[in-house]
Amino acid sequence: MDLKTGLSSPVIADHLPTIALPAAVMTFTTPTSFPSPGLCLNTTKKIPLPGKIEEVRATGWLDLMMASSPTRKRQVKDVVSDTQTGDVDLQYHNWTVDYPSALTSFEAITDLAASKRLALFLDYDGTLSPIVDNPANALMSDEMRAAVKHVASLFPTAIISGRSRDKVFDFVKLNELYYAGSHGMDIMGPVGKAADSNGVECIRSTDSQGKEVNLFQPASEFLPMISEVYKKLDESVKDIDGARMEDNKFCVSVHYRNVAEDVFQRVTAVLEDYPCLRLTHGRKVFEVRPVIDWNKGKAVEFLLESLGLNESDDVLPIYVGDDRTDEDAFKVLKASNRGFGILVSSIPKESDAFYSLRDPAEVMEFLRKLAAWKEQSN
Ligand SMILES: O=P(O)(O)OC[C@H]1O[C@H](O[C@H]2O[C@H](CO)[C@@H](O)[C@H](O)[C@H]2O)[C@H](O)[C@@H](O)[C@@H]1O
Repeated sequence: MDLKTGLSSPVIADHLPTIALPAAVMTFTTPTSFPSPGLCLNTTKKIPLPGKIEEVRATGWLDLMMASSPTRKRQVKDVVSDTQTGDVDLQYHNWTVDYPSALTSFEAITDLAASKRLALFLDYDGTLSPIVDNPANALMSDEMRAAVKHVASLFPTAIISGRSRDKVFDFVKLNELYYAGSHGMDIMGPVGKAADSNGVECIRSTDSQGKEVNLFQPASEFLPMISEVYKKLDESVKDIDGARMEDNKFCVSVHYRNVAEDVFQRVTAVLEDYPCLRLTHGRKVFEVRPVIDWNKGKAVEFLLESLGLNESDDVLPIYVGDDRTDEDAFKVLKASNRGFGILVSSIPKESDAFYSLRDPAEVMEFLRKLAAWKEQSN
């Protein structure tokens, strides 16, 4: 199947039921209006770095062409011919022609990063912790924590998650990072240039260490509505065996990973009364959130600006994520031609990311390599 053309959705996500959404809920696709006055960030678009990204793509392809040389191809064919596992591996291998592994292309990445200031953005679930049945058990390993801590001591690093900011901090437990929870709708960032964004002011606060920080919460006026809808959704799905609700502060997750029944219809029925809320779909999860023009991509721009990294051409932002919502961040980096996304996936998926990594174990390896490279080049 031609992955580039065979899909209407930008990413193959877990199966979404084909029931039509109520008109009110359908507003989620491209939100353009919302209750607060204008929330679109005024970011200065960067002049594309001529050819740089394409050079990396070319180098990535070169790596793969070498890996697919006749000898290598024969080996791959011999091994996979009779097994289904082999077919899956081959499909994955072919997919990495378009989305080269950030590990095999590591040299190309560091060649590009050598003259730049790198900024790292990391998703949490499925990126730093493996996907598990119970969201409460999505713990990060100590090894991963050490790897994240190490890179964060060398590059500005932020975690941007769909979880609430407090919850993701409880998992990660590192003070060296910046955190954006609720898909970027709750950012605790440095006291920097982004004191406000299109009419929404940052709140000056202090973190658990007593350090001054800026709190940016563009959906704060939706809090009462979100807690109301949480209660209604909870009530609505409570009899469904295995359905789980999660309060992510500015959004609500309805998990159906362990469910046989139709959770989707229950959720959309509740949302009919809430035209200011939209529904998105992640990995076996429906996410309910405010219809505001804000997402993980906007959060990346906001953090870059707060860090004073938005104005210079010598910054290389890298975003690592596994889910649909991470595509917004991949798109922002792709459109500005400044940095790139790395999609974490063990199956072929269409994406706006540039590179790929198979799973959180490969993410950890990549972070370790990045830290080792930086220390060696200092
Ligand atoms: O942006 P993220 O950090 O990736 O958060 C997105 C959602 O992640 C979590 O759900 C996913 O991971 C769970 C634990 O592995 C898994 O059980 C679930 O099926 C996945 O969808 C989190 O629980 C959600 O609230 C986030 O919205």
